[in-house]
Amino acid sequence: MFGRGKRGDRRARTGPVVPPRPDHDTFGAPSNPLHTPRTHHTSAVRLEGVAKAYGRGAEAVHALRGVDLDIPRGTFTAVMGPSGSGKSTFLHCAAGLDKPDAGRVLLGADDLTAMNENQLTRLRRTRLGFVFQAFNLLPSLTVEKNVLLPLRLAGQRPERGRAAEVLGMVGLHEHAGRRPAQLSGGQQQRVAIARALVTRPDVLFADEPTGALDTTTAAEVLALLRRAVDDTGATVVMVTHDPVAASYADRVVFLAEGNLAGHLHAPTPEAVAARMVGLSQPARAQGRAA
Ligand SMILES: Nc1ncnc2c1ncn2[C@@H]1O[C@H](COP(=O)(O)OP(=O)(O)OP(=O)(O)O)[C@@H](O)[C@H]1O
Repeated sequence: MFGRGKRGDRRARTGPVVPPRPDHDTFGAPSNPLHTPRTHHTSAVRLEGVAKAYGRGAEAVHALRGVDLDIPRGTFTAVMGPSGSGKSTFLHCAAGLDKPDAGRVLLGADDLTAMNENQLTRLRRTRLGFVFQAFNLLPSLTVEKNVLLPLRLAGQRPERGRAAEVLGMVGLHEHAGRRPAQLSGGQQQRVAIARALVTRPDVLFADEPTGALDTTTAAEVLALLRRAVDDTGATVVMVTHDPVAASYADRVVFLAEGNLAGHLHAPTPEAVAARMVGLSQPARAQGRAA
């Protein structure tokens, strides 16, 4: 199994290749002028002016109001914000599950917003991984078959060796022949992570992956996501309400009322919680406090 531990472990390790930490102080702007400016090729995902509204006219809800964000490869990004701030809409647009009304979403060099539904379906199956709060495993299939499903759907050979490899990563190799109902919630979510990693996706999107788990189990799942980034160079983008969960990320980006409202590198739970309190204040109250 991947070892436990958070971001700090990476500094102590001497072994495998360690992906670079993000080095941006502001969205898209390198903090160190000596660094080569990032291009689209080093971005896993890039959002340019992404806007999305539900409904029309006076009734329209502006869920995203022109979001620009660069997510470098091999990094772990958490997305936070008050309820209704646009987190799910952000995730759906970034993952090609929903079309923005304006702007572009680039996966590497490929523009998702220019693709048709068939192209997007294929891209999601081959280049993206998904982990949801509800696990979404197929109850009639064994753990191994659940893990291999994305390869089948992508038309690739479902190699048992690969299933063993990713199940080994999440510490569940010996449970390959079980059905999901024979596993705990935390184990089921670890299977879901193995399934999301089996295609070696460009990006793994996680939507409240620990929302249904107790604190200890949640920590195991978060440590797995962290290690997927540190040990295999995966790129993880996770929506969460939980400051502790967000603290496993390299960077937290905050949304408020459909806009980016700042970000935090090397986040601690306390710093994330403090930022969230600020975002949750109604604008009038913030104005009075200032
Ligand atoms: N299908 C929809 N039709 C109409 N309005 C929608 C739809 N989906 C989302 N919205 C609205 O868009 C805004 C952003 O919603 P979104 O679900 O992206 O926020 P969120 O930050 O994920 O919220 P939560 O934390 O409560 O899940 C909200 O005002 C929401 O009510």
